[in-house]
Amino acid sequence: MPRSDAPIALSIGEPGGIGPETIAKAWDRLGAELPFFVIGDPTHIDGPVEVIAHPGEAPRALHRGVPVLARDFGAPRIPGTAQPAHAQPVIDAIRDGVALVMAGEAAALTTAPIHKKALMDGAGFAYPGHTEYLAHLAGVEDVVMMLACPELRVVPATIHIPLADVPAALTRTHLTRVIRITHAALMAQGHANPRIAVAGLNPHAGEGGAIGREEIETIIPVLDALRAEGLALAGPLPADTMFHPAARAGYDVAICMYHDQALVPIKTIDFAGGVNVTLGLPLIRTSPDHGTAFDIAGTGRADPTSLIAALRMARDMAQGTGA
Ligand SMILES: NC(=O)C1=CN([C@@H]2O[C@H](COP(=O)(O)OP(=O)(O)OC[C@H]3O[C@@H](n4cnc5c(N)ncnc54)[C@H](O)[C@@H]3O)[C@@H](O)[C@H]2O)C=CC1
Ligand SMILES: NCC(=O)COP(=O)(O)O
Repeated sequence: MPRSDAPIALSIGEPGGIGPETIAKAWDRLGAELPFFVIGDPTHIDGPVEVIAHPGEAPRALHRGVPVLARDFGAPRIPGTAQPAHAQPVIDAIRDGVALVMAGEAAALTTAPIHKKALMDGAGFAYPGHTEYLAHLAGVEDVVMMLACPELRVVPATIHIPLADVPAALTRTHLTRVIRITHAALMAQGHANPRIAVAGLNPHAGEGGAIGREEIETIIPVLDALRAEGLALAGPLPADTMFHPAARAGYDVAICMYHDQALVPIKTIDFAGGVNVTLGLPLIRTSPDHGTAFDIAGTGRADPTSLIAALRMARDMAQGTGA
């Protein structure tokens, strides 16, 4: 990806959530450090706003307020509630962000959190999250979700599917693709031969087949094949003992078999500083690790640290200094 100093595009996400508050706080704390602009309804932002006509105006505009490429969302924001009228504009803001990055007018896309069910109910959103929608927009088949903080990187090999569907989704082909995309992304970020730890699916990584056979039938054959190509892979490891500090020192990224196996450790270690980054796209996309937090929207208690980390990571990746 070419180095870019263009501003970061930030899709507003769910207006009823904490996105608008964290955006205003991020603008306040970042100052001129990091040019970004929001795609959304300017009336939804919890702070001073500067409506801009073009992303190139963002660096100057941010001295006066949050630069916003204005969209009319058709209804006021009610903190703690999703408005059906907002569903399609929320989706369109993500689409427009991708288009601006692909056109070179923005360096990267950072996405504020969406409320997935509100988009499904309000606009028939056909995707379980940004990750899959971005893959669709970019025309790629396989993308990988990675969450990163200074202490840990994790990848859930399966993402937003019911737990009961995980074993069937964990095919050799799928797991191989996830590991390959992760390996390539870390190489591109400057890791000469990234050390990849792979979790088992079952307790004790299956206990030699006594507590489940997915390790023997799927995970071990995949690891053996990729090791033969030179990838530095450890596993399958018992997931319960691979996240303490000494274990984490032994790898650069942990591939986990399902959503919570990956996200529980990172959100426990660093909920405020975690960043969600999509690997395998032809554009850079980052996001805070948290969701819409309807329970605290409008209270002034939203912590912008994760959004700030996501914006910084997007900027660093765009400038080729990794993540
Ligand atoms: N990238 C995205 O678009 C994401 C969207 N979501 C969506 O968000 C919605 C709500 O998800 P939940 O599981 O409830 O997770 P959540 O992250 O919205 O909230 C979980 C708990 O953490 C607190 N919290 C979250 N972010 C915070 C912040 N910045 N400062 C202070 N406290 C914070 C909330 O108040 C709540 O008690 C769902 O629709 C989910 O799909 C969840 C994660 C990421
Ligand atoms: N649990 C992570 C999450 O929900 C983020 O998903 P996505 O919207 O980034 O695909």
